[in-house]
Amino acid sequence: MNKDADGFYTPAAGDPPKDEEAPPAEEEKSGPASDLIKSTFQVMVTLADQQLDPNSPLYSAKTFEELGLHQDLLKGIFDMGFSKPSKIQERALPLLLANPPQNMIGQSQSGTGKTAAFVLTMLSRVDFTKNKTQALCLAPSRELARQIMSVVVAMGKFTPVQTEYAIKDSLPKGASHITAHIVVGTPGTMTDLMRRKVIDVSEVKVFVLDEADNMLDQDGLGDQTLRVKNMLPRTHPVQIILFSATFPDHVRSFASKFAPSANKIELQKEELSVEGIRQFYMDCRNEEHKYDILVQLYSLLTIGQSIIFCQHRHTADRISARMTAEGHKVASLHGAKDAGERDTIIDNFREGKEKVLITTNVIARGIDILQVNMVVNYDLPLMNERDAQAREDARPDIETYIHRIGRTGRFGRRGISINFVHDKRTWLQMEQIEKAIGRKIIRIETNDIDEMEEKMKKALK
Ligand SMILES: Nc1ncnc2c1ncn2[C@@H]1O[C@H](COP(=O)(O)OP(=O)(O)OP(=O)(O)O)[C@@H](O)[C@H]1O
Repeated sequence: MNKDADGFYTPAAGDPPKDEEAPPAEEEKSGPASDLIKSTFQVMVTLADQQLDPNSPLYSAKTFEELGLHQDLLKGIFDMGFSKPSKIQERALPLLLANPPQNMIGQSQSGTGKTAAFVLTMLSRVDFTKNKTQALCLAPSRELARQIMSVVVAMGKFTPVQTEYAIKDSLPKGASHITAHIVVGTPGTMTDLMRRKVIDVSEVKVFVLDEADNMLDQDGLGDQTLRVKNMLPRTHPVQIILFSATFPDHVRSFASKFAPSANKIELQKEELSVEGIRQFYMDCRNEEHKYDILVQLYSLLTIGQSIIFCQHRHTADRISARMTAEGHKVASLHGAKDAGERDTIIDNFREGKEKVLITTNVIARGIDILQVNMVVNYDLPLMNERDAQAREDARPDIETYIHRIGRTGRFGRRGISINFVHDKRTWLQMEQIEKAIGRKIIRIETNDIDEMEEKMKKALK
């Protein structure tokens, strides 16, 4: 990219990677199943047993019926409105459900249906006649754990499944013993409950990590996740399932050790972000101008629903307080709020009672709210959050960027993401993001609201 005469940055010829340059991968392009299930991204399947052909129809399921699931589970799936498997489900489910169980490391773009794949696996492996915990699932945030649980409950609606949370403040005081078949939680609370023997893991058969790269990252939740794994029974094999939209190189080898001999489904690097998300940037003059622009965007933000990502909790609080004082209706959510408050805020947003949510990376991953059609990176995501902002050389956090914008454009829908840049440093960070993800980030004028509106409405059509 170059800076033009007006001081704005524009792509230089041949500079950023182009969508169409994505090299063909091993697998076929899938045909459209419906307007929404039109996934043209490609995945590469590697079977743990290398003598088998991953492209054999044996390892692909075009319908839920052919998976050999119990009728009660099929009823649950159809009751949720799913008529046929999405691409990742089509490839992952036959491998996940096969016997003897095999580990899985599965990657697929945001919003493509990974949750249903692992939830169905947990539900189909539970023996409902035993009142014992048989499947554990970990996620990086309470919001995501609650959402996963809602899928377990919906999909298991016609089964006798019993569930329990392992998230902060979720258990009744004094609860000493969990007998639920499936426990979903965050690693800290799960470790605590396992240590105190509130959860008896002796019959656990399936262990799922959603957002697995984040859960295994040593800079993140890696230690706690490992602790949970080390407490699992060694008397019988436990199927380990890792899913994420991203698996950066530095966690890939650890993931392979964590889930040994796993079948693998991988995305091409160039296809990490969903095509339906149109990515824009706005060149702001300074921090204060970012706020002004956000306020000017308000009417656009409320056409559907939007999520505004900030780097710090205090920024989220500050701009939400300021916007509220100026008469705009916004909510803010971050990890410093207490558990009950967090639940209310996300539930209100999910129900559409709030249209604009100002937040931090706490909900960058996994949250699935179909009405969200706009994501704003008020601050770009940076590596080593705490001290990065001050540093000139702070690197953008590509994975977090992919997850953040993936809160829109769910399951084939259209969405918009807008990055605010306000100086050379942030612009260079955005350029690095653009290069890494191989998709164009298009500039929108900050001084022409009409043009801005027109461009955005067009992108959503
Ligand atoms: N087979 C299907 N048919 C119809 N809708 C589906 C199907 N599978 C999943 N969905 C819907 O697609 C949406 C996205 O699914 P999900 O949240 O599992 O995505 P994900 O791949 O886990 O995304 P992320 O990487 O952001 O966590 C959900 O609303 C889900 O109900």
